[in-house]
Amino acid sequence: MTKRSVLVLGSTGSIGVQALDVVAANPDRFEVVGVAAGGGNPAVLAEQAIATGARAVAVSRATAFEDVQLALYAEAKRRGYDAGGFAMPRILAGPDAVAELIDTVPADIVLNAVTGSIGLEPTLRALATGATLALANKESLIAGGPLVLRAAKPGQIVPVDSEHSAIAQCLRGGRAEEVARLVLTASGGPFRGRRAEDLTDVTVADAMAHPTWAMGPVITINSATLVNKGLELIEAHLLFGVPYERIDVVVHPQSMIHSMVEFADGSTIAQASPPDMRLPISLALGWPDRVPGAARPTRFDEATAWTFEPLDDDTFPAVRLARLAGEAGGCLPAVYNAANEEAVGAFVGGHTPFTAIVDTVHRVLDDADGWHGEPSGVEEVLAAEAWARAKARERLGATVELGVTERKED
Ligand SMILES: NC(=O)C1=CN([C@@H]2O[C@H](COP(=O)(O)OP(=O)(O)OC[C@H]3O[C@@H](n4cnc5c(N)ncnc54)[C@H](OP(=O)(O)O)[C@@H]3O)[C@@H](O)[C@H]2O)C=CC1
Ligand SMILES: CC(=O)[C@@H](O)[C@H](O)COP(=O)(O)O
Ligand SMILES: [Mn+2]
Repeated sequence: MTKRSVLVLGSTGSIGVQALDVVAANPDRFEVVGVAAGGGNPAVLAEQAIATGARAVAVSRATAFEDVQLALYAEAKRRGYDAGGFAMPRILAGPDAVAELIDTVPADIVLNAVTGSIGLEPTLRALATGATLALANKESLIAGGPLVLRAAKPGQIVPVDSEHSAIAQCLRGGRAEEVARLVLTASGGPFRGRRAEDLTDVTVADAMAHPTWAMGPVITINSATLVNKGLELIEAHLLFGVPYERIDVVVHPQSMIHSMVEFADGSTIAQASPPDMRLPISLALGWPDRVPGAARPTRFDEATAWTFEPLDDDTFPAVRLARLAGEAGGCLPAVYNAANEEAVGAFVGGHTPFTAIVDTVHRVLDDADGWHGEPSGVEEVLAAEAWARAKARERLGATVELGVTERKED
């Protein structure tokens, strides 16, 4: 078995940490050659770099260079390494550091587990090197859309997202013309069963209480609004080339079935496993091979029930909006995502109510007539995003003021 070298982008996050666990548990299969993060946690990043033997470490925050350097020395000292017998990893810092890491440290696989559409450039850089792109950062695919697809060779992108990993598994050995529908499962989030009017006062802590998955903050809030499922609808269309009218979403609160494919003869194949991202991460790194023991299997010796229910589209319109944005194409998926990123930031910062998140996405999309055309290049995607973020901030400002006025009247 040849060992695969891996660059882990977003190594300090939820997916990044689990990916490093998978690599550490399988030293005969994988080795980490570089790690990258934003710079928010230099001590963790330094510990990861030294523990994995990474050749280089990248941080996007330019001022983090010294923090990472000090943390690397402290970690080496803590381990009792002396300067003579130990090669300190190279440090790259600044807005271009992740791109430089990808360009200068060759790897078989680039795992993009950065959060947000800031991951677009790393996605395109990784594809340009010819490495396999293990894609957790769905936002880069949604924002870049056709640009990312054009940059990728067939099979070069392997999904990490649990639903898309499930679909990829269900499609193995099948033929495209036999596929009738894709069915994405959604947990329904922490507010499943509530009505829209019950959501006005929910707190960040309420929205962070995901029923089945422990994940980073942005995707957790996106699960609560169902924007995550909206993004995943667009992701499924782009990855598997199935038209939107043949992709459904069903609520499955137990998160045991990660998605399904219905075939032309009426057969449905579903992929099931307890919710644990180490399974799709290991499969993406090992693709097409499975990594034995990657995660706990499903148990059928205990009484259990797996249930399915339709999505309440009135309370959670995010999937319907994503469908409209995806069908319209052009830069609208980028607009959908960028407006959401701004609104989530405002909600987490305590500046706007939960219900303003999807409302803002809706209103920004309503004004986005100018962004229907196919982007000619990355600059146009970035321009669409900048427009959407500014528009969202304008709208969110109005929401905050309205909230204050309403409270005064109470
Ligand atoms: N968590 C999960 O189970 C799943 C996640 N995903 C997707 O995977 C991606 C990562 O999610 P998750 O791990 O939960 O997120 P986290 O918030 O836990 O981690 C994000 C990581 O990205 C890094 N980062 C942030 N900004 C930058 C930047 N500008 N340059 C380089 N690195 C940066 C962070 O570094 P720092 O610590 O320094 O800020 C951190 O390492 C998202 O796209 C998400 O949608 C998909 C399916 C499941
Ligand atoms: C683990 C994973 O892939 C997440 O995207 C997860 O699916 C979120 O759960 P929701 O179904 O609540 O969005
Ligand atoms: Mn998912």
